[in-house]
Amino acid sequence: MFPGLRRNKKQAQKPSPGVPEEPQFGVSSEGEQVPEAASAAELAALEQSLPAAIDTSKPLLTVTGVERSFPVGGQQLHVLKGIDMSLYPLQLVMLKGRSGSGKTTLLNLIGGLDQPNRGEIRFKEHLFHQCGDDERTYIRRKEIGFIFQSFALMPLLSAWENVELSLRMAGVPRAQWKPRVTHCLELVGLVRRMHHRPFELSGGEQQRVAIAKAIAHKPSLLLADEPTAELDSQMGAQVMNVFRDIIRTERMTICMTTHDPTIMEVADRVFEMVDGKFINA
Ligand SMILES: Nc1ncnc2c1ncn2[C@@H]1O[C@H](COP(=O)(O)OP(=O)(O)OP(=O)(O)O)[C@@H](O)[C@H]1O
Repeated sequence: MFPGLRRNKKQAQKPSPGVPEEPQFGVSSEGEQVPEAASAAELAALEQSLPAAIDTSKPLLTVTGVERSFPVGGQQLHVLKGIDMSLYPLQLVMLKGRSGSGKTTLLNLIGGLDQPNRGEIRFKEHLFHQCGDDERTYIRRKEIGFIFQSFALMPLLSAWENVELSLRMAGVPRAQWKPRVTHCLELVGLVRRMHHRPFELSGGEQQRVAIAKAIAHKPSLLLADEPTAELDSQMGAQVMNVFRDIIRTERMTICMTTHDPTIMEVADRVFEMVDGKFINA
């Protein structure tokens, strides 16, 4: 459905340690590309390279009875009116809904950027609704990645430096920066643009740098607010391909908002929000 991202030569020859390789493709008698069967040794190596097994039956994040209102003009504006949802490991989850329905407000709560007036948000063993600002900031830096519609890159830094910055912010030891930045830029297909600054990149390339930056510190949850809204359909499709690769190789859960029905086709789960409530939860 979506055009595949072309992997560059370096990626094809040198998979990064700990990351399973893409399947190799051969040609069938009908001329179609088909995966070649992996040898027993390759399968064993692949198994060894996979991160520790993740229990996909246990939610990564649980939202229970969450309400959020804001004081506006002396009155309370009730934006979220009782949200229940669970995000499971390795899922691609999408939030859809009309403008103003409350999607970004919910994403901010899930990401620990804001707190609910009522209800509970449990992320792994952390109770976000009870944590103070400092604790939530610490958890965010270690465990959560954010991608915004407007890319949010540092304009004077190169692609490489932008990705490196997030490792520095997360307190990752300096010795790990080079291999991790290289790996993340390879994953989004941008190694050859590593020295470019944001204004020297296309919109789709900037968004892919933003993705590399958001996943560099290996979060278990990646949140994206309309990550394809500024992109044409082909670039949007590339971003979704990258998201699928990230879930498979980096073992993350992705939760994103979108208005685009084509994009929603690749979701594992779609929650539809109407006026601060889910109608299909
Ligand atoms: N800090 C705030 N103070 C007051 N009102 C707010 C605040 N944050 C959000 N709102 C209001 O909450 C409602 C929902 O906003 P939100 O940004 O969550 O919607 P959305 O579904 O993400 O919309 P869009 O698709 O346009 O981004 C809006 O009416 C908005 O004005």
